[in-house]
Amino acid sequence: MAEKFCLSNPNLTDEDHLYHIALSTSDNLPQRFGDVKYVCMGGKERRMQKFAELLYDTLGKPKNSELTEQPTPGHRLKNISQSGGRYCFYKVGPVAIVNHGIGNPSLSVVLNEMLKLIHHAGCTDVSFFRIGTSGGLGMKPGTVIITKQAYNGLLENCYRQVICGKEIRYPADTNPQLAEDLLKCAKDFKIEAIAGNTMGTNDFFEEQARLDGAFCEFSRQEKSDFLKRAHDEFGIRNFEMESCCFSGLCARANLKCAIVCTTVVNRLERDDVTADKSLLEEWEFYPQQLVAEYIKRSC
Ligand SMILES: O=P(O)(O)O[C@@H]1C[C@H](O)[C@@H](CO)O1
Ligand SMILES: O=c1cc[nH]c(=O)[nH]1
Repeated sequence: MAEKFCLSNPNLTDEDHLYHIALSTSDNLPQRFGDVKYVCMGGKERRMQKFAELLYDTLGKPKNSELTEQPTPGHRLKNISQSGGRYCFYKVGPVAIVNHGIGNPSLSVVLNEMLKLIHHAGCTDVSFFRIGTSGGLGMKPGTVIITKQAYNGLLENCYRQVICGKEIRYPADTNPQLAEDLLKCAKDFKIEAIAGNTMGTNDFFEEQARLDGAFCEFSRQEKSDFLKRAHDEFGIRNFEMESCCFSGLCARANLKCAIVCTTVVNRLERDDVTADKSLLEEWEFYPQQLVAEYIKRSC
């Protein structure tokens, strides 16, 4: 029998309040979530709601889903964490779908609570996926990057966390087999995708070498030197703001993870994101299609 996922924190007890996702250990977690095998996360609430609805159809309306009492077209699923007012959370068959907001701190809070949820629910064989957007480095916009290694803004392949005033570094790598399987789905779907390294920063503007933020005290030359170095020496193919925390905490919990991000701009050409809404929606849909297909094939 597969081993139940177990966090190693000795302070965890049978009574726990997952404050930001509005659940606690008195909410029948093993019955409601014990079958979860995939946790899918992404920044925007709307994206994750749409992804949950896509999965509901892709997986043939699985019975073990949580449905809303008053369905409307495109809104059949219940937002389990609505009363928390911070994150959305849907359950479709063996999949938990959650948004994480912008950046490592927002992600870290909900990721901690999702890890505790699968621990209390006694889940087995769980994989984590992040489906997001990113700024491409030398990539045609709309290309999907499947992250191999995550690098922080200092070009270090790690997640840095400050704990009790001390800095700790955790490795920030994803699972190679998941990445390979997702690339295969992309090939079958004729979606342009590559495996590459990702820089996950703590800022959208200056830390990603954008000249067009509210502030900028570096030159165009410094910007292009940094982008060239990231691309040529470190194999960075896209920028986003969560990959280090996501891969770092998943690895720390001994869980497999994948990061699948579409690109919405080529940062070697420009800083601002100018594509129109329908194109952005189309590009944003690619990671959803890939992960939905992967889940369908493997469950
Ligand atoms: O998953 P999303 O599209 O929310 O992630 C990227 C990284 C930042 O959170 C955000 C910046 O626009 O987009
Ligand atoms: O350039 C981009 C686009 C999306 N998200 C980022 O963090 N950077």
